[in-house]
Amino acid sequence: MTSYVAAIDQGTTSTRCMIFNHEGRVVSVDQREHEQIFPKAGWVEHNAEEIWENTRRVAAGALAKADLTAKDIAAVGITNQRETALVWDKKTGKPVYNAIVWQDTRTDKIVTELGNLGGGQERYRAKVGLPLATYFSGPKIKWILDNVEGAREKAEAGDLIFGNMDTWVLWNMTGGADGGVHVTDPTNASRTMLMDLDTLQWDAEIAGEMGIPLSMLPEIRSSSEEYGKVREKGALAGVPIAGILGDQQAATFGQACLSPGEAKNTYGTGNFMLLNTGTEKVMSQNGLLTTVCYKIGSNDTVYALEGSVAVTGSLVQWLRDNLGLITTAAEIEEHARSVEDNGGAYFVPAFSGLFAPYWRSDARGAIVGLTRFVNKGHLARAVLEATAFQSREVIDAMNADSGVALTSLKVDGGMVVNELLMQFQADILGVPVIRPVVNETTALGAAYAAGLAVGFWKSEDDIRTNWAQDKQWDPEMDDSRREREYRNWKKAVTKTFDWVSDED
Ligand SMILES: Nc1ncnc2c1ncn2[C@@H]1O[C@H](COP(=O)(O)OP(=O)(O)O)[C@@H](O)[C@H]1O
Ligand SMILES: O=P(O)(O)OC[C@H](O)CO
Repeated sequence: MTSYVAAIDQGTTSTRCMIFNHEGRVVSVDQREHEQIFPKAGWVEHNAEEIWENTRRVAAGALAKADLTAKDIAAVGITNQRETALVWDKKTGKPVYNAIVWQDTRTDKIVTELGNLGGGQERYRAKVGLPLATYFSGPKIKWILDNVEGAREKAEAGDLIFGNMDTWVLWNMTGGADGGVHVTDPTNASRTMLMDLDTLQWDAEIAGEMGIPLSMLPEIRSSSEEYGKVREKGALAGVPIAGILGDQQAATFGQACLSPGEAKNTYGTGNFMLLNTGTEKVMSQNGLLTTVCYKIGSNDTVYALEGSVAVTGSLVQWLRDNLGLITTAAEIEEHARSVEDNGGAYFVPAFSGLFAPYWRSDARGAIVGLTRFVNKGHLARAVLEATAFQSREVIDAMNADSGVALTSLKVDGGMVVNELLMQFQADILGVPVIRPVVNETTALGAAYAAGLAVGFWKSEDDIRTNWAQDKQWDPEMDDSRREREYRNWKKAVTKTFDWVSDED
């Protein structure tokens, strides 16, 4: 009897395997962190072989913890940190370079040069829904081909292939150099800058401008269908791999945001708010991205507007790892509670420039409003408030683009255990914030995509039925304070602009 569905969640900081039952509740989880490699200022890399090893271990670990075998699992879904780009040799399975992570800014020059061909930052937006920015995969692939010795020749000879982490994990799980399937889904492909949002096919013209051979790119299939079976050696041997969703789209699916106008905000390494816009592709005028939300089998493509914020939870990690001001992420709440407010301090974490709604790669982080009054507690608050202010900016942009005024916000991700942050978020938005019972919505969304493909769940109604609320925070702040705080934040943001110039 196959009573469960598994999901591999290959995230920015860790890889997890989670097993879910038919009610969408977590039965088992195993997780391993991987190294964050920072070779230079602004560069962020992952060792893809370490990630593949962790994937194997967590798949075996999650089964063992629940005392299950592959025979108990109906299907497996894959979800992943998006944009992170890897190029590997399809004969040996060896990456030619570390994976270049979505936060990495080394492609700054490439991006400027492409914009100079005409149209600037907006050059490709009409086709791909994205501004030209270091965030996306295409320029990262170009950097690898331009900078790794011999890579371009090998790529042109058809020996090298590209994938985001979904494709890398899928290719290896289905046999690697020995018959691995080279496939991705439209949610991941829509983050490369190389996929046409209407046709869901690679765009030869853009790939040509970036010097990327089309033969390197994976086949784009739907987000929910069987791509292949797990190789014989795997802990999940023989189980169909039947769902792929980029992690933020997976969280949207797992949060049951299945109708136009429904949105969720995920608080992880960064923050990502997605608004389901149905089969309509809304082109942003306010610094948001247009992206594929999901495509279930042969159903119509569902699109989303997305507000991506690069640094939120990773600012808490920075406080812990780089400054040693806290020893665990959870400790930040204690410090923040030791004071009544931020003491006038605002922390704008523009570590990777600023993403939505600004898209300023020339920005760098700043703490402003400092006086001798400010102590550790105020800084802890400023760190948490930065997450909430950045989310408010994204929601304002969404309202302006879509005309949808949210009446509440569904939240999930590692930071939503922080009650002070959730209350402040409700305060600064002026609408209730709602956390579901299953906070692991990313893995759950991928499990749903896989389970729907094999008939484990019958329809999207099962997803709606399984969703349940855990806790709600209602706004308590008065309007004048809310708007004063937000004005101060906006002013603080302007202090980070124009920091990096071409000469740097
Ligand atoms: N109690 C907490 N308060 C604030 N931030 C937290 C807390 N616990 C975890 N975090 C932050 O949440 C992030 C991890 O969330 P997660 O959703 O697992 O991330 P990802 O999927 O991006 O790897 C980390 O950046 C961490 O700093
Ligand atoms: O791994 P996460 O949860 O930080 O998500 C990363 C995003 O997919 C980047 O776009």
